Amino acid sequence: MTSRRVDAYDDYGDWDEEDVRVRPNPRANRPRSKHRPDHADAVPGLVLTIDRGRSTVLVGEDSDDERIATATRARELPRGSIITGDRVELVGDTSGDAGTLARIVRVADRSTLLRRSADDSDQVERSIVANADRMLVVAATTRPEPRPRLIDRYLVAAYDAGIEPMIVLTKTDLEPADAMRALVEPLGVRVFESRSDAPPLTALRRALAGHVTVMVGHSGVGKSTLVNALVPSAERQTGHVNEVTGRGRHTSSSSLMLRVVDDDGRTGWIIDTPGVRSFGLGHVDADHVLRGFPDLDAIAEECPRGCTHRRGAPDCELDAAAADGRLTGPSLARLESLRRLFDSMDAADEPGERAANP
Ligand SMILES: Nc1nc2c(ncn2[C@@H]2O[C@H](COP(=O)(O)OP(=O)(O)OP(=O)(O)O)[C@@H](O)[C@H]2O)c(=O)[nH]1
Ligand SMILES: [Zn+2]
Repeated sequence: MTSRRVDAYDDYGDWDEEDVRVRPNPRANRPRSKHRPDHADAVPGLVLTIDRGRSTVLVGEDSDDERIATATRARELPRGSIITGDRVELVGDTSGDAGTLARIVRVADRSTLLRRSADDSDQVERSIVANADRMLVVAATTRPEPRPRLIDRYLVAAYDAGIEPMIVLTKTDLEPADAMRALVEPLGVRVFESRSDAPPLTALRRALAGHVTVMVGHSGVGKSTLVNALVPSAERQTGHVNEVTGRGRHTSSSSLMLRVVDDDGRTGWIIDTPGVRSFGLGHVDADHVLRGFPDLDAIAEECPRGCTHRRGAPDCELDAAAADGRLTGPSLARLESLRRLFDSMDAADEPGERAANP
């Protein structure tokens, strides 16, 4: 069998409906069964992206017969139950040959789920990606102006979901990264600096190897530029920041999972998400966020039941620890930063950016 290892998604995005053979009224003679089919012959796959109900699924990952299949959702699966990053099982034609269509019949339990709540600028709760264990927050040092509150909200969403955040500060050719570094370093978040004429590809690829990393950042911060450098075959469309407003256009429209290979040949996955306008955190639980800070979490076990751990929460053990010297230096700075994250949860989201696409 010939190797069809997928290094580039050459045909990503150009399936027409006409390519797909559809039998006329396929259900007409099928006996109705009360039992769901067992699908013992289903094969595993990884959902790389979804577009208008069609999933692009990697089948035979890392084998000689690795291939990309297009798949629909089985009727028994609810609408919206498949998202980028899902591990699924497929039946039907999983050859990936032109014009074929497979069917997703099962979605595996997820190790993590990154989602955002409905909020003022988006009325619907959205699941963003499944099974990511890392988040790469992309933030520009300038053009567009940094939005520290939004960065804090990404971090909260990551900690809440049990995802380890990292941050890359872009456009350091235009503005030094020091001020933004100071904002996130006390949290213990790993920081990379990037300028498009010299992106830190070796370090970033090494950090991505062996992980599934979801990349987030608001429009125009340089996500596509970075992905194109990390994954030379990606060819994500880059936008142009408006010289006057410093804002980017929303040029990417759906989440896409791409394979990254480091200098030692180790692979990882990066998921490029479209520029988000807002990040509703209504679903977030402070105790989940605390789990991202094991030192503080251990202290908070002594808190009164139902403690919110916010500034001024009555008898919060974190305050007691700050007062009696259990928390000093870097851990005290971490507490201060954690409280700032809680503030970002409680505040209304920033006004939504104007988006070119919904
Ligand atoms: N000077 C400078 N410009 C950059 C850098 N990185 C990206 N840009 C420019 O910033 C603009 C926006 O970059 P994109 O990569 O399209 O940003 P994005 O985050 O993908 O934006 P959306 O697709 O709208 O979410 C483009 O004109 C890039 O050329 C950088 O490090 N330095
Ligand atoms: Zn507390």
